[in-house]
Amino acid sequence: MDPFIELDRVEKVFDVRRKTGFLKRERRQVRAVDGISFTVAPGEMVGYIGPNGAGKSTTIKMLTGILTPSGGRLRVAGIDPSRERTRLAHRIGVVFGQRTTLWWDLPLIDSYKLMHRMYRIPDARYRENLDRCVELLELADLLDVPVRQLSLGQRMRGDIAAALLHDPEVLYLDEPTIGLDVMSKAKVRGFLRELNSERGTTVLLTTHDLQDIEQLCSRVMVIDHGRMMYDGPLTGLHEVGESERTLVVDLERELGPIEIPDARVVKVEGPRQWLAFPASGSAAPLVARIAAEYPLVDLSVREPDIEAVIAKMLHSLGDSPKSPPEQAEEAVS
Ligand SMILES: Nc1ncnc2c1ncn2[C@@H]1O[C@H](COP(=O)(O)OP(=O)(O)OP(=O)(O)O)[C@@H](O)[C@H]1O
Repeated sequence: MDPFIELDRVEKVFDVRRKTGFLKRERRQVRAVDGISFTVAPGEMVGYIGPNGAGKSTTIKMLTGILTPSGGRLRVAGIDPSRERTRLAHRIGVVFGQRTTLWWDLPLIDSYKLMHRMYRIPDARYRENLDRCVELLELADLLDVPVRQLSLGQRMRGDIAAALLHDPEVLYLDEPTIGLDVMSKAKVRGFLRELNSERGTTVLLTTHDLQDIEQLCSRVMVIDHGRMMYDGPLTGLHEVGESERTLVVDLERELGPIEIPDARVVKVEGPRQWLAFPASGSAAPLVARIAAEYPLVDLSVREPDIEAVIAKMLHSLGDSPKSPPEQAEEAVS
């Protein structure tokens, strides 16, 4: 099957001018994306993560055609985004968690009506997509509410619906769960999973929330300083970085540190103990063992945060990307 998204040694260099004195300016180049190559197959759900300033948004902007690459080759659905931005717009959907594409002062439904016209969506398809989004994203009571009065979670669901009314084949999501409470996150993730499995929509997801990746993506790409550092499953990312999850165990009473294989006690506070174990492994056998050998009252698992996982991975890799050979090649300008 042909890839839906194709990047071959793509670069983006920004020219930045800075005032350094009266009539004096310094020119500097920022290499935001530095020779990135990857492909995404139709129907894949891929996480695209990295530290602040790594080049994630710049990549997404090139994929939508907002920015033109300085070098390399980029295609989405066989289209060169920066040359045929309007044609591509009918095939992609974009959600930026920190900004809205909805009209601030208008009721939600009016934004959808405007998009119906802008994208020239056939009436029957618009109706069907709108009904589906309203039902699955629980928007019925919000349609007549002006966007500025919606909560962050409500607005996000409204934005996701807006991005899907024209049936895009690929959805770019930039921080879709940022600032949402647990329930809203679950709703958004559930909806995205269903969209992907039922409609086969390709999803490229940028996030700082590891659980977004864990629950949605079978593959994750990590970039740093505009270069691809890792491309593979999330478990592999944990292995490279040797990241750890934490079991928080409440016992009936204060006891000495719990002793079980494959986990080590990192903190004890009265009857509560914290045990670290490899994030690439399963918590189930550890839980079973503790339950069998200790007077267990309660237990929870804490995930490492994504910044910690990425930092450990980048540290363990040094400067050498863990990726297929073509991704390790130097950028060609
Ligand atoms: N329009 C621009 N002009 C100059 N430099 C830019 C421009 N846009 C981005 N950059 C620079 O390019 C680099 C990559 O920025 P980008 O926004 O792509 O990172 P990011 O991975 O999305 O970061 P974050 O997680 O903080 O959103 C940064 O050094 C940024 O300052």
